[in-house]
Amino acid sequence: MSLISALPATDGYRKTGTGAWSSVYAVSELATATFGAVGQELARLMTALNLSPSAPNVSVDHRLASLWYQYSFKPNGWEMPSLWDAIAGDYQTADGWIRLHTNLPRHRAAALKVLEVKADRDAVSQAVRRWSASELESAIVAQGGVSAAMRSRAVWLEHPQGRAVSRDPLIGWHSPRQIKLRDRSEATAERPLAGLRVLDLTRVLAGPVSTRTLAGFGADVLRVDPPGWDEPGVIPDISLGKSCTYLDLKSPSGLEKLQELLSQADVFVHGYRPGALDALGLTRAKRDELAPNRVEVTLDAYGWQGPWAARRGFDSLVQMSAGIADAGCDWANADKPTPLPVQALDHATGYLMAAAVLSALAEAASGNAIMLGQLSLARTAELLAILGKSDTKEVIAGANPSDYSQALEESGWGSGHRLKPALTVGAAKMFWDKPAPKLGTSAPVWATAIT
Ligand SMILES: CC(C)(COP(=O)(O)OP(=O)(O)OC[C@H]1O[C@@H](n2cnc3c(N)ncnc32)[C@H](O)[C@@H]1OP(=O)(O)O)[C@@H](O)C(=O)NCCC(=O)NCCSC(=O)C(=O)O
Repeated sequence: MSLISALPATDGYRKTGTGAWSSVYAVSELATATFGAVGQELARLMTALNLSPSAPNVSVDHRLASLWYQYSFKPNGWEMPSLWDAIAGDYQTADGWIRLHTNLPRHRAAALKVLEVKADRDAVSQAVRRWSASELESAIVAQGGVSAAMRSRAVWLEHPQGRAVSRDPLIGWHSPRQIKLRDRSEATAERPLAGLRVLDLTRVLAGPVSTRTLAGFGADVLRVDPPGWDEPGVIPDISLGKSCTYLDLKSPSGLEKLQELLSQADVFVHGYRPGALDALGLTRAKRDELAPNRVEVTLDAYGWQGPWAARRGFDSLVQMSAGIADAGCDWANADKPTPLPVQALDHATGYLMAAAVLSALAEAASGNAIMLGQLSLARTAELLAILGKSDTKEVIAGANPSDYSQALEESGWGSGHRLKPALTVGAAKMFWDKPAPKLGTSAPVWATAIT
């Protein structure tokens, strides 16, 4: 027994369903393997907690796992808001391509300030052509924005950050310590994570996928965002099963409330860049003092060592940096960056984070020491780059009506249908006790009683 460090062997779980996303890389294989990792670690936890008389069987539906890497929610007669703002996207520079990520107002302002133009796509396009890709990337990042030049795999593997990422483990574990898990009388073979309090300080897709997964097996997930924060293009998809609250961590009362919630949490998952939590007063020492028995797993964009370790980033940018969009371009014989058909780095990192949480819980339940877990989108890209593709000819192009549950889910935006679950672990099926709410709609309290 030890903490998870790699994808599970394919004979460790049963696979049903067929097909694959059409892609230069093994996206569907990654989807199934990361669901398998969650299943394997949940099975270990259930065994360690004596929730199951024998080791539970893990079953992954390969088609549904692939589809969960896209959108899981189909609105019923209304449109999901766009994920992207009007100027986000790929632009040609004087010497190549760059992607601007401008969904957050301060990131958009940083890019426009450097380019000295208004938020108009044509004006941005003309201005970008006057720059070299790497100089513009550096200038936008220096301004507090986010962007990524398109690099080939060969260039990335020789880049100082590419080299640093290749030295990171897939899941970095550090700072061993012994913890005592809180008894959860609510936990059963059907709902093994019932009563587990998960404090979620993650945003957009990767981290939120991990906590959605834990909620799918009964965990009480409380997500905390800065007041007014919104991500309308993804929230209906990933707030499923969670409570979502706003807390201003720069105010004394907000920070105090967060500290109280942390002291009551069993699991802390966050997606703040290295140093960002410390700047808010939540240093490691403080977290250890408040919640010595917590499991903690975190992600960043570009890895945990190297010159870009603290760089802001998103899946689509890491795909540009790490050579994925360039490899896709060659593979598709295209004349522009060709990303993966889904945001696979986000989703894979999210499921691996959930597996890491479960792994630490299983170790602790067996009386073993645990560690803090660190993952990154860039390291997940390296995992994808070496994963073998199956030779299936059956292309998954998107979800069919039969891939969705019949039941209507009343999300905070309107009703819709959710994809059928892709993972079963013994008697535990993935389902969510609550529909997807809007951000900031709950009080900053746990749904489970504090005794
Ligand atoms: C997600 C981010 C790009 C968001 O970028 P930023 O908003 O610019 O991040 P910062 O952490 O610097 O936060 C900006 C400021 O908000 C402050 N801040 C943050 N949270 C709070 C709360 N709750 N209350 C008050 N203030 C807050 C923080 O201290 C900073 O203050 P000042 O310092 O005073 O300004 C980054 O956090 C990041 O790279 N995270 C790691 C990777 C990641 O999770 N990526 C998204 C998932 S990937 C994905 O889903 C995708 O590809 O899409």
